[in-house]
Amino acid sequence: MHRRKVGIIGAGAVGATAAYSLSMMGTCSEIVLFDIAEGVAKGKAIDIAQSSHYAPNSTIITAAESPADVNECDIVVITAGVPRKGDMTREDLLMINAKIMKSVVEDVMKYSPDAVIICVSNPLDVMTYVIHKMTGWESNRIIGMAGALDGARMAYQIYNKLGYGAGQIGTLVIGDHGQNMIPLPQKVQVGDVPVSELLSREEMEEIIERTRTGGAEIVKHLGTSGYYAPGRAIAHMVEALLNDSKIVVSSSVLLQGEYGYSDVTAGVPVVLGKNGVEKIIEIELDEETKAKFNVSVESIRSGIEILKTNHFFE
Ligand SMILES: NC(=O)C1=CN([C@@H]2O[C@H](COP(=O)(O)OP(=O)(O)OC[C@H]3O[C@@H](n4cnc5c(N)ncnc54)[C@H](O)[C@@H]3O)[C@@H](O)[C@H]2O)C=CC1
Ligand SMILES: O=C([O-])CC(=O)C(=O)O
Repeated sequence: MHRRKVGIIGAGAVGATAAYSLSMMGTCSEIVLFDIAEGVAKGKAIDIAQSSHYAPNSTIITAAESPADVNECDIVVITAGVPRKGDMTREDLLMINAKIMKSVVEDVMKYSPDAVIICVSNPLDVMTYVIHKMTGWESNRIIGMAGALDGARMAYQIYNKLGYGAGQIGTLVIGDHGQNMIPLPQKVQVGDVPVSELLSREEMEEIIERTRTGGAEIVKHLGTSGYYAPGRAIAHMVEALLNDSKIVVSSSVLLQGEYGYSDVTAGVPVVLGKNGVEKIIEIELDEETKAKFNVSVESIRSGIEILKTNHFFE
């Protein structure tokens, strides 16, 4: 990627943190922030730009006055939308965020027609599906961010139990970014040691549950959803695309026969590189995990059905 320009639409908590994290790594030459709320993108762009004085490489950070200024981006991150509060689930955000997504995606198609889109807004898998349907773009160019965050949360829980292995804990979470997400303990290694050698079944069960409810735990304490780990997870994916690093990250992608499903988005391990999703990796699932994956996919499908019933795609 030559220009390395990243657009971030929605300069709220998550969007701004992703911009800050990217600028601290100095991977892209330019970040442009847009937010519908007056002054938000401008104020945050100035603040982040001033912090980048202490970054290893400089990044130009600007605020777009209008959606038209988020143009010719290599990557567009969509963090526009409402976060959940209180006892809400991510699915409760469906109709309000789908409406926001519609106007945002129309602008991305107009002004950054060659971009790779990273979707972040919730409910994540359904919003990613909306972008596929609206754009009709090659499916490798639309990626939902979820597994990168859920995997980091799982690693955090494992580290908290072990007290060692930081940075060495390989995790995998597949399925939806919601109640039915599937952390896969059988795939976890600490260094090269299978986690089953280090933690009991009961301890892993607790870790799985805390990973699944990791987002809600933060909402409970903060009153809104988390943004540091999500922002860093977004930056991690953007860096993989810009550096063409071909790392494996679980992400929500359009399944077209993989895992036996079609015309639905769900989290599975993929290779990320300059073209976005370079490859979908099909891992062997045992019967129990297949059944869980089916429940997860059906929960995403039910969100898509609600949109169809409301004539969203017409
Ligand atoms: N996929 C994931 O793992 C995660 C997803 N999220 C989701 O990301 C979204 C953003 O979360 P936060 O940043 O915490 O919310 P926030 O409320 O802090 O920021 C959202 C921003 O979007 C802006 N916005 C709304 N409509 C817009 C439009 N049409 N064009 C441009 N900007 C628009 C708002 O003005 C606001 O500044 C939420 O839907 C949240 O649930 C949050 C964390 C993790
Ligand atoms: O929990 C939320 O609503 C936001 C989110 O997706 C996460 O932090 O995983």
